[in-house]
Amino acid sequence: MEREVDVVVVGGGPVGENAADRARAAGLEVVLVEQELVGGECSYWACVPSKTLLRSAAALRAAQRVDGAKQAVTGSLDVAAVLARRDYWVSDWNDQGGADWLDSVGIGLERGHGRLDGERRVVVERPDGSRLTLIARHAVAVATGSDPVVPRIAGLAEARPWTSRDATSVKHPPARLAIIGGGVVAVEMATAFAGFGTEVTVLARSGLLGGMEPFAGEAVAAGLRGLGASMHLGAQPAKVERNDADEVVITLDDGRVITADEVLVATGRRPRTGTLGLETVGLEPGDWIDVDDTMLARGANGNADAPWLYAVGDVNHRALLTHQGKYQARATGDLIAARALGRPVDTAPWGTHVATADHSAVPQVVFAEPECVSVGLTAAGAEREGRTVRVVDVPMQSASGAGILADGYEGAARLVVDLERGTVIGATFVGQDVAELLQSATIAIVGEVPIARLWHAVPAFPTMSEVWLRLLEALGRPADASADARASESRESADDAESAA
Ligand SMILES: Cc1cc2nc3c(=O)[nH]c(=O)nc-3n(C[C@H](O)[C@H](O)[C@H](O)COP(=O)(O)OP(=O)(O)OC[C@H]3O[C@@H](n4cnc5c(N)ncnc54)[C@H](O)[C@@H]3O)c2cc1C
Ligand SMILES: NC(=O)c1ccc[n+]([C@@H]2O[C@H](COP(=O)([O-])OP(=O)(O)OC[C@H]3O[C@@H](n4cnc5c(N)ncnc54)[C@H](O)[C@@H]3O)[C@@H](O)[C@H]2O)c1
Repeated sequence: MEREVDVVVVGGGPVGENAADRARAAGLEVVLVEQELVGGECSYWACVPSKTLLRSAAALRAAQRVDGAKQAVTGSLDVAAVLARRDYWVSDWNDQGGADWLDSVGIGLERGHGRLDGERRVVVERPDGSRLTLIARHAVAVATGSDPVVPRIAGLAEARPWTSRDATSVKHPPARLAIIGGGVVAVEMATAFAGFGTEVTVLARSGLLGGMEPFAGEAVAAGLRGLGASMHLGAQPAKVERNDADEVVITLDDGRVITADEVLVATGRRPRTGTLGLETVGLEPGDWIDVDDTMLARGANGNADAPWLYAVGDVNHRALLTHQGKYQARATGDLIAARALGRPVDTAPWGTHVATADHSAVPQVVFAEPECVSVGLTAAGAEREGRTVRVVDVPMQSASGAGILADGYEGAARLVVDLERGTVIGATFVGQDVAELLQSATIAIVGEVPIARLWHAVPAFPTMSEVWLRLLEALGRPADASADARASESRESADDAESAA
């Protein structure tokens, strides 16, 4: 059977849903193909369940840090209630709500595995074994996400390791959990399971949270130790086996042996493109899909003549985060519609139809103990790019709001400032409840707000946002703000002249 539609979206995670929504909102006929649950990894096995598993213990710890409130905390975490709250947030792994939403906005849903079959063609293998070929008049957007990587460690695959899906959908937290990896999944799941009372052992081959400022990983290592977790940094598993007692026995390359009930592998992701038919459009199956700033797949047959194949979200490997993928999807969905309807297309940097922020302002919140948030460049990243920067650090507790939030508050804040442009290009905050500080830093970076002007963005007393004031004080106020503003204006005209040329 064949059916012609305007746009086909393959993959109904948060990113595919957003791409479909924008194209549909412009009036195009859109069909979305989904092989599992509408809402994707994020809604059922990643962001949503992991954050609900973390929240209750974080709230408990927060109450225990405030004199007067801590006296009221007389019990311990109700793990069964935490799991029930997680089940509510993942709708018991039922996607009827997602399917109903698609229906309500007029997006067609085809359940089944989607596979490219040449230019503008997608074959859907339905659960009942039948096949449907969708022919896209205007575009195909691939949003198939990513799968966990299981590294080649002797015996690991046979030891029935957990991936993030097993951890986030856990029904009975094990007594002992070993975690291989030191990235975001590792530290968040270590925090969650330590909160449940599980004996957690983290096996990281280097420090934690490698992509962030070093003090973030150091604070999390200390925080996890404080929750009772054993931290083995610089550890490399050489061999894993599941013994007759159903225990997992991990031998490290230095001979140490760790025994646990389960082992979670949290060592990164690979693209979900192995069976996507990429070979039929001139691309390599199993690879990430390389895209330009409009998410147009580079090298796909026909794309250079008449753009038709786009890849959004995890599958393009630009930023493996839901919010950033959705940002790409909004730009791409709008672009597909603009091209289809003959409307103006705006692909200049920071234009409507590009995801420029992917290069310079990707915000991330790590919901560990303590929370770590960052956006833009780290000090080391700025150095690698050859930028002339000044790095300023202050303790989070230098803002009165932090001390009022929690007794004995400890945390750290860093700004990376580009001295040539006079703007913030990187920010990191570490400490309890810093997540909501992040958007202020993202706006400062994306808006390229001059430091002299930031002095006029007055944080309210006594909030944690006053850490911005402490950071500016540490940086020093530009002596002549109007000269600074004039410099910024002349820089902008130079930039304008450059882009016009
Ligand atoms: C444990 C964990 C926690 C995370 N927490 C956060 C967080 O707090 N914040 C954050 O921003 N990010 C978080 N992430 C990352 C986030 O989950 C991903 O960036 C996000 O899910 C990517 O969305 P996506 O739509 O690109 O892919 P996915 O969510 O993976 O969705 C892809 C969809 O495509 C479908 N699909 C795949 N292939 C086909 C095919 N051939 N045919 C039909 N359908 C197909 C899949 O079934 C799936 O539904 C987390 C990740 C993990 C593993
Ligand atoms: N709160 C959030 O925003 C959030 C939460 C979870 C996941 N995510 C996203 O999901 C993605 C996947 O997370 P992740 O933690 O799996 O990946 P990651 O890339 O963050 O970390 C992978 C870790 O595994 C280690 N590793 C890799 N190969 C290894 C090997 N062979 N042996 C031992 N260690 C090895 C790395 O050194 C690193 O510490 C990330 O890109 C992240 O952005 C985001």
